[in-house]
Amino acid sequence: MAPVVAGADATPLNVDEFEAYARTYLPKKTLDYYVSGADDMVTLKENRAAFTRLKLMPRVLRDVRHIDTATTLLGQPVATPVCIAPSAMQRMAHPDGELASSAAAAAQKTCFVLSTISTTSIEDVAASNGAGLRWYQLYIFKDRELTRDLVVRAEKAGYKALVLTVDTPILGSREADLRNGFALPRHLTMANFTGGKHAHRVNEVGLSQYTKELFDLNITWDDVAWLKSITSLPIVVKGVLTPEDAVLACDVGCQGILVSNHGARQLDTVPATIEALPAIVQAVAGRAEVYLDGGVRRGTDAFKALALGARAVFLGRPTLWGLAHSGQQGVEDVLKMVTSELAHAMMFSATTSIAEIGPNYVRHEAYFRSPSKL
Ligand SMILES: Cc1cc2nc3c(=O)[nH]c(=O)nc-3n(C[C@H](O)[C@H](O)[C@H](O)COP(=O)(O)O)c2cc1C
Ligand SMILES: CCCCC(=O)C(=O)O
Repeated sequence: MAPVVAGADATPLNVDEFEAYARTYLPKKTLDYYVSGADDMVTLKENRAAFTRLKLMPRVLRDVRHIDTATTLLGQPVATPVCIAPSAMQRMAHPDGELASSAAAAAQKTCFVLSTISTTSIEDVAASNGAGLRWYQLYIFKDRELTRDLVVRAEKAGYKALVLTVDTPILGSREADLRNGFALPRHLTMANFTGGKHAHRVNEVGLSQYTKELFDLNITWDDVAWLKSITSLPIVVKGVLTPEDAVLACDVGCQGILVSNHGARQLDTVPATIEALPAIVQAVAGRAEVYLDGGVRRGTDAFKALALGARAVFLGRPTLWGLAHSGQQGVEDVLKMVTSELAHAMMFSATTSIAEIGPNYVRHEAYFRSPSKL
């Protein structure tokens, strides 16, 4: 039977249908920037394929009347472990941009991470996110005073953690963007830098050149220690893919590790995040919370990540698709869909709380080919 495919005007029933809508609706330059991975996009495919290679091992005949997706992130309660990853330039998807996605996160009682490269300011997002849980994603600039200023602003505006992205000394090579000469459209601004010496440069020179000019190639674990010395906020290090770096992050006092390959947009041919996760969870051994992003599109993906030790998952592109579709409502729908799919996976697996979802609930498909050897 042919698969059922929604028309452009049908209400999307899943994340892929939101993406299909965005693909017909967004201008080419914007769409290419959002969808692309680096180089040959090998890792982009892997982020999805690796989830498919994991099979669920549901238990049965337990009471599943009450399924609870609530958990905590660094001590703060959330109604769902399905959160919003930091993604840049959200007003290209919808005029309300980050205001809409942060309000959606608050309405769905989950965590919103604001990108440094946002088109809405730290303070305006705080106002729209209200009592919601918000974290601030930080890039360390060559200009450490500018960096310190961002940290102080995030603290003052009630962000509860700094998410330090460490996989971006330069921008990955996204070839469609190179071909399109992608830059932030002129009617939008880098909202955290207006009025200062960096205002508007990214509209002129594009993201890649901007990064080359302003980001520091000499960022080390000492800078994480420096960051710790200037803030009381917990630090989540984003972009770790090896157990070695996860241990160093714990040693320097990071409270969270976000296992991420930046949505496959930086170094191509790194492993899928779901495959990098187990060794990191093992190496961290409870010294920090471990999270995952990359390729999470269904509740079953979230379930697999939780089973392998992630405390929460973060959605990147899916919330951009929701935003493009219908602003805050679209982002809320995406969060609700993936959370409700997760709740279904929990019910089908007879796990009623997040804490119950452990490694016994997944097996790599290779097991079924030669169970005796694994
Ligand atoms: C359009 C776009 C912009 C992004 N901007 C940022 C950013 O500013 N800072 C950052 O740390 N990560 C950024 N990311 C990476 C995401 O935080 C996240 O790691 C990734 O999107 C997760 O993969 P997924 O898109 O498959 O869900 C961006 C990703 C996309 C797709
Ligand atoms: C300097 C990079 C900001 C945006 C980003 O992280 C991305 O496009 O993936």
